[in-house]
Amino acid sequence: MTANGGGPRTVSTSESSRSGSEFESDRSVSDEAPLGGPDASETILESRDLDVFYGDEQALQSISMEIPEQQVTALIGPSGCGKSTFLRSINRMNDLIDVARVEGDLRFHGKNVYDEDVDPVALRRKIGMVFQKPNPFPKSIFENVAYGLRVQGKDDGDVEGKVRTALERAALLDEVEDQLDSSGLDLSGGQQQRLCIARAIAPDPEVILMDEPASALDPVATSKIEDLVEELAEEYTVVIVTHNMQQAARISDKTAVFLTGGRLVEFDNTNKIFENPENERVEDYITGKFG
Ligand SMILES: Nc1ncnc2c1ncn2[C@@H]1O[C@H](COP(=O)(O)OP(=O)(O)OP(=O)(O)O)[C@@H](O)[C@H]1O
Repeated sequence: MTANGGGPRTVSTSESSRSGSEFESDRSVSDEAPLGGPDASETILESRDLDVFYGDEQALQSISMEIPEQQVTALIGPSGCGKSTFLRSINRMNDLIDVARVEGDLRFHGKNVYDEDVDPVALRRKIGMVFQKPNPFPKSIFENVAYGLRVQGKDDGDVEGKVRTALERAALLDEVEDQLDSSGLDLSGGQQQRLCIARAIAPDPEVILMDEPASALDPVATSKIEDLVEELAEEYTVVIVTHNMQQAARISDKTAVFLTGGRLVEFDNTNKIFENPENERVEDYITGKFG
């Protein structure tokens, strides 16, 4: 974890120092402060009164939180409490689910990503995603990563250099340097997941969303992914869903606890959540009284 102090409830009025370009806009501050908020870091993502529905079922209820840039934010909570739904709402992956409906704001660099003028494809260029099960394409290792560039229109110039850089950042280059033309499907599960991470970071996003990226992996591969996540946060903002509380405690700077009913119950520095949570139900969850 990186060292970041500061209180749990703050309202940011400052803009992010990073580009944001087409996503930047004026920021308005509502009366009710969101949970979390920046301390040493600036806010890069902010949800305000975010509700998500699947048909008539409400999966998230009025989620307000601020996610700091270049840190690891973990989303934890029991099954079905809406962690993946929240993650997918950040880069509009819920758009792909017919019955899903989103109300409220989800701001990236202060701009609501649900505004009509936001192109979801451009958004996903800035906010990449890695899924639970490694899902490399049936292509070579090189092509798997180059695909990430091509699909994002970033295959101009030095594709080979960009592929190698992405593989290096994903801590995979050393292991595959001599077999870039071999199929990505021939790699181990852990290597496949790092290949997917390389594919996600090749177009140079600002945020990487990870939905239980290590849950299908053995302990050694999991440990490599955890080390990698911490390294990635030196350059990117990472938001990670995990069922594994020890993992959240090990690798995240901030932890958001969602509980049944799709509510965000507590969001604070990870040390605080695990050592001295404010909410009794969070304490019960952390100590394993319910799962
Ligand atoms: N595509 C979908 N269509 C309809 N309902 C859905 C869909 N995806 C999720 N839900 C419902 O939304 C609620 C939240 O689900 P979500 O997957 O976000 O929770 P989660 O906390 O990530 O769960 P888990 O830890 O089991 O992955 C659940 O009641 C789930 O059944």
